[in-house]
Amino acid sequence: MNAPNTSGLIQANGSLTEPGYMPGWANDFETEALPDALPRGMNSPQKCNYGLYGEQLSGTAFTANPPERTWSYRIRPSVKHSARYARIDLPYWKSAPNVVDNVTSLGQYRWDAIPHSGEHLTWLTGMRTMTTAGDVNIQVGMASHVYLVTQSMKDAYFFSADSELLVVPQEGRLRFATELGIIDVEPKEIAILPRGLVYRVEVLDGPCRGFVCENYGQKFELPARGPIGANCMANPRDFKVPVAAFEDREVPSTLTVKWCGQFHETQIGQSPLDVVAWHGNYAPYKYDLRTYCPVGAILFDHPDPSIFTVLTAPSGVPGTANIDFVLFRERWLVAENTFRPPWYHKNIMSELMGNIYGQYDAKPQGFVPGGMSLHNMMLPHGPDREAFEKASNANLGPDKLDRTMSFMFETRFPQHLTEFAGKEAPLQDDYIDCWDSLEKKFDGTPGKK
Ligand SMILES: O=C(O)Cc1cc(O)ccc1O
Ligand SMILES: [Fe+2]
Repeated sequence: MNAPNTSGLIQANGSLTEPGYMPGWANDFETEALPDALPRGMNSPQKCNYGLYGEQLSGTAFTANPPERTWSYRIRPSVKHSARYARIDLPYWKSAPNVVDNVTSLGQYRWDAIPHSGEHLTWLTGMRTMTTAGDVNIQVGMASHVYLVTQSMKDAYFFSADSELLVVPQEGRLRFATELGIIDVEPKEIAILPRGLVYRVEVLDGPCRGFVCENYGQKFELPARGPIGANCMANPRDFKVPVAAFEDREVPSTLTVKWCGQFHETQIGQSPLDVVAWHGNYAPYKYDLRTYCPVGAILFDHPDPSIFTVLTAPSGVPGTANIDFVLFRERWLVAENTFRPPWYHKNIMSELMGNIYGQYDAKPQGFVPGGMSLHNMMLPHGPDREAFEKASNANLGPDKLDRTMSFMFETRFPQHLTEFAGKEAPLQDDYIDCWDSLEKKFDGTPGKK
């Protein structure tokens, strides 16, 4: 669709054709797009090479342990913007708390994929908030969004001071041209954009649809593996951080900032993607979900879905996440004498799910690619009647759950529906009927029914 707008970018391995990446989780990286652009052995020399400005981006408190920060060496310091911030309205991008009077969040909800409207939409105008949880002002909780993007941002840039964004593409390909380098993503991959990082989003192949988890709290990290040990699940080497890339373009540009749930705009005279070199451990990254190695039951029973956690954002209470990002991907089912799909359950955590592609085992119909479901705090849910009957009567040989990928944003906080989710998005009014026909099998006599 729209031609990429990155032809002038110079990256560490030459001018941009394909983005370059460095592997590893939470490494202290260093990368330079021009030789000797990074100071050696220090951060703040009296004068930087090439006349660059040194600037630190702190993603944790200075005194956090471990601290996360990145030193960038840039053509102009970020503070060089030519106007004051002016408030703008992005009415579909909501932040917590956002409790809507005439929308009921208590319930089991499911939506079809939100269709593209034909309207030209960018990363900013195409963001549709579905749920919010917690409070953006105290850096607790999250929001879930669907993005519908058809148009590249042109001479327009964005950063969120409120949040880290976890992006889960479902359709189309996007490019995140960030201050620290370029990340391209497509379905079955994810991207994480840290709080405070400036970027523009380009459409490589559109229209694009996907899901976003906006994390107001502590950053996503790898879950503790416990007895699983050092391998499987998400392996550190499969995370990819971009190499430095910069452009030196002096054109009137707009920078939009999300700050305490509000959006503000300022004008700048240049592209802010002018970081020639950087080093540090606070950076955007991507991850290919196909490299996730699922671990599961190999004899009987169905474990809690926490075994499928890709990333977790801690809340401060050990073991109780602000957000868990959980992946239900292709895998073998081998458990003996077992009801293999998810069991019926109620959960103190609130479960928002999205389907990237294929069929989800607990809901063979209705939970469609691009669609979402919400099973809010303590509200019962589980397999629909078709899934229950099939799984209770199946011949239990090894069975491959094939061509399927769904995920869950699970948070300790209740999720509130936005007005858009309750009134405009394609809500399936009959969702709860999927459990209606579950009949009483109990007749007082022992034996399996
Ligand atoms: O509700 C769901 O479908 C998600 C889920 C999956 C699972 O395997 C166990 C518990 C759970 O909440
Ligand atoms: Fe569940």
